[in-house]
Amino acid sequence: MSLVLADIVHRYGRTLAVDRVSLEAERGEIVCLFGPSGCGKTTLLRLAAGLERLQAGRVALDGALLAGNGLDTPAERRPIGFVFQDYVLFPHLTAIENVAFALNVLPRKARRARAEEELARVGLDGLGGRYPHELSGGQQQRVALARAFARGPRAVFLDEPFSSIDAVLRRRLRDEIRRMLKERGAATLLVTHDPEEALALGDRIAVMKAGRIVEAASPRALFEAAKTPEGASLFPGAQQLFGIAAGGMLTTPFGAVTAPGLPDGPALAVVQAGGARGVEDPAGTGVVVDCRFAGPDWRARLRAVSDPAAEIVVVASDCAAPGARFAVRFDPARARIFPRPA
Ligand SMILES: Nc1ncnc2c1ncn2[C@@H]1O[C@H](COP(=O)(O)OP(=O)(O)OP(=O)(O)O)[C@@H](O)[C@H]1O
Repeated sequence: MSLVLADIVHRYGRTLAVDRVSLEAERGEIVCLFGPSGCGKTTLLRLAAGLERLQAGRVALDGALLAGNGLDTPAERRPIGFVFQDYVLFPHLTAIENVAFALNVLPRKARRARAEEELARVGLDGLGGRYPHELSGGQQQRVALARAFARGPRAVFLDEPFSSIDAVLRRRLRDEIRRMLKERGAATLLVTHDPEEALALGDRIAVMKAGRIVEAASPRALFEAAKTPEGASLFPGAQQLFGIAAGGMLTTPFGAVTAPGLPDGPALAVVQAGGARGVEDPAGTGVVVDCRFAGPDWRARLRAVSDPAAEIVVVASDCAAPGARFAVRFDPARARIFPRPA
């Protein structure tokens, strides 16, 4: 393994921000750290980069220890490139000067040529003389990437690299950045709280919750066999439904789903997109609240007759008026069911 984070624990005073995390990334692999705000993603990345002092655990790259066992290599001496929210471009330096800044190990003349080369590689040739405020958000982000790549790092860390960029440009940049990262072949850790971004960029996704990695797997493996509700809920259109399991069947307010082997008791179903269909039925379990066309079929939002707090969106072949009753059929192949901790 190229990048190894092992048994990392970090506290800020009494707050346990990172709780026994181990994670590895291979050369050329993009691992997305995904999780809600405050779950410890940024702290983990800062520890790995050397921007925060390691309290417990180990960080190693290509077999060499960077931190742990009393060693703590300073950030600037780690062969790591990073783009952090609080390490933005220097406003008083031009794009090329910003990139050259990362190359202070080279003689002055060589720095400029190398910085120009890096800017060209991220598609910014000719714009090196501009100051950050003369560049668009996407261009500024590419300068930051060029700076991160400048020293030929063996690992690259990106913390919410698209947070200040509008949605349309963000999608385009995502594909570009994935291509650039793959071209460089470094082990990459990318922090995001956006599931769509994690799925679009990650070869693997490490799902974090309250300081821990609850599972790490490829998007496909998560779709087919997530071990946690958080992992299963990453996918567009996934919905969570609570119910009670008994005899290998989960009963929800909208009907039952088969769940072989599930222990009896409270449980949670994560229904993937298209996993629940609705048909009009005067004795149905749901009442239509709203219906929208979502080509080629419709999406009807239902409220449960038995529990007005429970809602679900189902696929329907026709539009139905609010107030109509729907019966719901679940596709067991598109439902992952998890026992709910008491
Ligand atoms: N410098 C700090 N001092 C004290 N507590 C901190 C500090 N930095 C982070 N924390 C706390 O540590 C926990 C993890 O924070 P962290 O920033 O790593 O989470 P995150 O998952 O990156 O969140 P976000 O997505 O909002 O950036 C949170 O409870 C946070 O309040």
